[in-house]
Amino acid sequence: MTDTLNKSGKINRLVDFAKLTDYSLLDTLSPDPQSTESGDDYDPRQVFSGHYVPVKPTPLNDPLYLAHSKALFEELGLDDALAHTDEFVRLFSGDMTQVPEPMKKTGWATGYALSIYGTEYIQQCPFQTGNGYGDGRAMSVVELVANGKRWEMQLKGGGRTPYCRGADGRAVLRSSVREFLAQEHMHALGVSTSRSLSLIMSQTDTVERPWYLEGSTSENPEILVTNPVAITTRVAPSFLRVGQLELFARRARSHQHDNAMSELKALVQHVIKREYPNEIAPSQPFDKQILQLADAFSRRLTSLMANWLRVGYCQGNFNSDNCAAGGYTLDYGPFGFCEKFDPMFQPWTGGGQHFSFFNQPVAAFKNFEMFCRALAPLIADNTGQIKALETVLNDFPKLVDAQINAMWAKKLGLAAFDSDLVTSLFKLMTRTEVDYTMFFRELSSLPDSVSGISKSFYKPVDDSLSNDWDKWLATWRSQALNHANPGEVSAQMKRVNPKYTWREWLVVPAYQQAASGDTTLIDELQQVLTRPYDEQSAAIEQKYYQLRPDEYMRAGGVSHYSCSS
Ligand SMILES: Nc1ncnc2c1ncn2[C@@H]1O[C@H](COP(=O)(O)OP(=O)(O)OP(=O)(O)O)[C@@H](O)[C@H]1O
Ligand SMILES: [Mg+2]
Repeated sequence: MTDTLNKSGKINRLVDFAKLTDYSLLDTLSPDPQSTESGDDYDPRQVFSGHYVPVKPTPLNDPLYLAHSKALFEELGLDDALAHTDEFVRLFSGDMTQVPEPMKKTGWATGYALSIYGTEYIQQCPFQTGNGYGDGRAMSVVELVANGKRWEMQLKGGGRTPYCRGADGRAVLRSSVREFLAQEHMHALGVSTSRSLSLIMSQTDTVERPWYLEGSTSENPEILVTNPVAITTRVAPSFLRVGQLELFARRARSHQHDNAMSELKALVQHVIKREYPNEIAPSQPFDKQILQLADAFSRRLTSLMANWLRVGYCQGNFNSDNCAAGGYTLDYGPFGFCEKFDPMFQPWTGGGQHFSFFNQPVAAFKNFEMFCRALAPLIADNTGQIKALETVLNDFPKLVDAQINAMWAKKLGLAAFDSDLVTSLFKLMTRTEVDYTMFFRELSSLPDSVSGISKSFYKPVDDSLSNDWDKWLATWRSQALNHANPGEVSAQMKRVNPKYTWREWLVVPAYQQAASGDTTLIDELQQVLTRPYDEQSAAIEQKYYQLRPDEYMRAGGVSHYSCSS
């Protein structure tokens, strides 16, 4: 043990954290040739080429530490004490001026393209070219290797970049608390996701956002509310998005500049190294790697869809720029978790039904199609490979169905998927108005009559519905219990059906309380949501294992929101 580490062998000073940095993959990419070394690059402008723009974050004034993820710190070998040091708070509130060597003193933002449900858009770019769209307020600050794994760390709300489109580059406390808590909740649920490092707010900087009046049931916000700003730092193997590959492919397809094709190729090689190092060997012919990449991504994305449905997660705005090329969950802005079961659940009023809960696998297919379309220019001369890529694309719906069916079987403790049983269950769940999470958790105790699941019902059931449930339960039990003993079936079901889930109405008080620097509720939610399958205490059960109260059913900012930033 050296003097750089504390007794437990964990890193507790930023100067030692800095020694983990390893920019060897970032440095294989090319910066925007028009960028400045200082990274003072804050006005909207077109970025025509290069993979990233060096940009210095804009520090928060009077930063205040609110929270960090103990689980991620543990994985990275960081001591919890590090999160409370001035150096750590300074860096992760956006001040890179004093970072220790060999850390770079600027961060970087990337451009990306946007496709919505399989249609390419450039309208969201202020120049109407697509060259001004990308990380408008997200910027990465470090690439490092910890315990043998490579990670990138990215500030969200770190200030303006050339892609800010005239906006302020900030994220409000509300959305930062949500992203911070949700990422670690998803990880604990066993769903692939970007992770949370830290959450820091400004005690003085504020921005205005449209929001709802107290108690409002309006669809759209009625007032502008002044919010404290915050930065949550998220962590992932990379932040490469489908949209980013699309940007470079669009340029290559239309020969926008001489390096367009080679920049696309370098980016695809980069995706492989950052996200698929164990699946794809870079020594093979590149054409072959491309097919392996499509295949590996389709496996990850289809598995992700099954997991989103399993835990009741709805992304809300599953555009290609919110679809990570590593197949994990990204951008916790317009998201929500389904409470009262509704296959069309969509908390984000701007999102439309195509991004609703049960339609997400179709939206994923559209994103996968854009991904394949972005790879195609690199193998355009090889008809055989193009055909093979089409096959991978065409197989996606079958693959996603298989993953989802296997997921339902597990959720129900069955040896194999039974379409009739599941379809009749959805009908009953809809007729009854059940709480999605509580229903499956109650079912995991293998009830033989409706009284064993009625805790999850939002309204009383009449005799006829009650009989239908009893019949369904009898059929289901005979199937579930014919392949294993009850104890095993119940235990297996409890491993995939969480007890605790994200309930927005229980998160609202936490971000409201945090505005005055009080993190009691954030700490409590962190505890509850990072052990979602555990029984936890009676007091926690009473508070968090609950149906959504009627007063929040149509509440603006709780049951739905139009602004997520
Ligand atoms: N306040 C802001 N200032 C500058 N750019 C913004 C701001 N809010 C959103 N953007 C940009 O608008 C685009 C669409 O926003 P969206 O809500 O999908 O992303 P986001 O929540 O900022 O971030 P991410 O996808 O990185 O998690 C993104 O490119 C984002 O960077
Ligand atoms: Mg986004």
